[in-house]
Amino acid sequence: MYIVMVASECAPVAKVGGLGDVVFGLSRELEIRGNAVEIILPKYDCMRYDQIWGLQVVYEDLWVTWFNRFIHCTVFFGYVHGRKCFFIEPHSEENFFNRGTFYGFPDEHMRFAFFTKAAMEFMLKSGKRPDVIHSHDWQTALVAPLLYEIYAHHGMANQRVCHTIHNFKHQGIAGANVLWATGLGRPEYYFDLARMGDDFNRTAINFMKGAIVYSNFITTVSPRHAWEVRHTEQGFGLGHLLHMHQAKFGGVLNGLDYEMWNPESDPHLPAHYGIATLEHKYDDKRALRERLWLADNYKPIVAYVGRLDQQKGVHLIRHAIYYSLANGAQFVLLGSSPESSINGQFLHIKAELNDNPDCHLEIGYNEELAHLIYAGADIIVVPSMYEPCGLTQMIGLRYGTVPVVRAVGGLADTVFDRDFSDKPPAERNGYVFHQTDELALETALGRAIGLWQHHPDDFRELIENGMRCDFSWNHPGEHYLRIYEYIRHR
Ligand SMILES: Nc1ncnc2c1ncn2[C@@H]1O[C@H](COP(=O)(O)OP(=O)(O)O[C@H]2O[C@H](CO)[C@@H](O)[C@H](O)[C@H]2O)[C@@H](O)[C@H]1O
Repeated sequence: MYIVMVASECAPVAKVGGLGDVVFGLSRELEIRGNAVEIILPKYDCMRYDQIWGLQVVYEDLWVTWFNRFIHCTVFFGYVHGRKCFFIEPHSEENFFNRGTFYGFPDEHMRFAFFTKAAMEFMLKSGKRPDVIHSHDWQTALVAPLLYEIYAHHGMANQRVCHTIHNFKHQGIAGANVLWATGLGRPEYYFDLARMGDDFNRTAINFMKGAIVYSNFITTVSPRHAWEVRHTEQGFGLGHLLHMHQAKFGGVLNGLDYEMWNPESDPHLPAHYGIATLEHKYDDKRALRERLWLADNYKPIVAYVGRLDQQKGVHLIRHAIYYSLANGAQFVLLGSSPESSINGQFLHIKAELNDNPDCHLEIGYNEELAHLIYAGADIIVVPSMYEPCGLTQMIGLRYGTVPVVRAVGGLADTVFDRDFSDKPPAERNGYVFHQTDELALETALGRAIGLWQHHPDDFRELIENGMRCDFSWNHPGEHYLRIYEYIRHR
């Protein structure tokens, strides 16, 4: 099968969070299974160009209609760790992708509507006719509406769309100008609630709604979250629409790229280890302590790695820091937020704990350090308010770092409490809590720290249970191929 991914991120070249990991990992798995996969991305100025091999111009003159003019684009091609990637570079005064960061601009809808339109135009003009186009999140949610309303009438009638929603909170709410810009036009038609009209703002269209209505199949990234978005407020207003379209909606648990995330060969680690050589994990723990100037004492390291967003349970992350320090553990945090108030909060805590030899907060984004933390830490906390899938707990499991998670979304599908679970003991791999208050977090984190301190052999067994889990792309890859086959023949 021939699949084209249209996305705003792909690890490690353009990654802000889990979306980038999924686009890379799924593409790799599909290729291993004998499919042809290509990825279309914006050509951001802030990409990791050192992660692209053989970058060259492959399509000089792509003209994309935008309002009532044309924007000239150049298309580049390069390999990202073996994946075939096309990068679209527009030349216009809007300067869509040369802004130093990936996201966070007032004209965000225009930037990604333009990218999506350009990706469709590129496929049309360069003769690409994939069996399936796979789009991701609100940024490329207009693929399906553009395909069925415009491009199907210009020679792309046989293409099918699978759309994956990684985060329901950000839906892409915009005014009629997006319709005029992309050539869709006809606001009275698209503002219809059965098409793209936003249910809560009658003067806006909703990109994600467009993807749900027009795509041949929609997935979210875990079975539990697929249920939550239809039955709880986690659908952020789209629950009813998903009910209406539930015949073509499902949850597919994300995988983890087991080549990129492998403690036995990870190039970012000073010491490599596996389940049989776990003692080398402690060399990485030592290296992590050295790198972050932490005391080398007999304490477990509790870690948090991730975006600092309300979604991630900011108040519980903060509490986990103080609770760990007060209960005989060290704490390491790596994260950042686009919101200055959240960053400020953590910078404040960092200043307050500056002289504490058991704590280090790193406010920023650092891929290499993230790998060392997953390997060097003993426990990883993921106290999310909602979590469509979550990759950090899966990385933790792979690296022998015991996850302590809140029972939501993919966290509930992947982590099973050591003491309270209906799973057999050998399948229990971490600690789980349910409520959103500090005490709830303490009940789980306290047990994890306690086991490390008082029952090291049992703690090691828990680590090994986690390392034996298979959260690779193997099963999800097969699942996505079944979905592609299904929509291809309809
Ligand atoms: N400061 C930092 N430095 C280095 N690395 C950092 C970092 N902050 C985050 N990362 C990395 O980014 C990834 C985060 O992935 P997650 O899936 O946990 O969260 P995210 O909310 O971004 O993804 C959304 O999409 C994914 C993919 O579908 C879903 O799993 C998830 O639930 C959903 O919220 C991990 O690889 C992590 O190591």
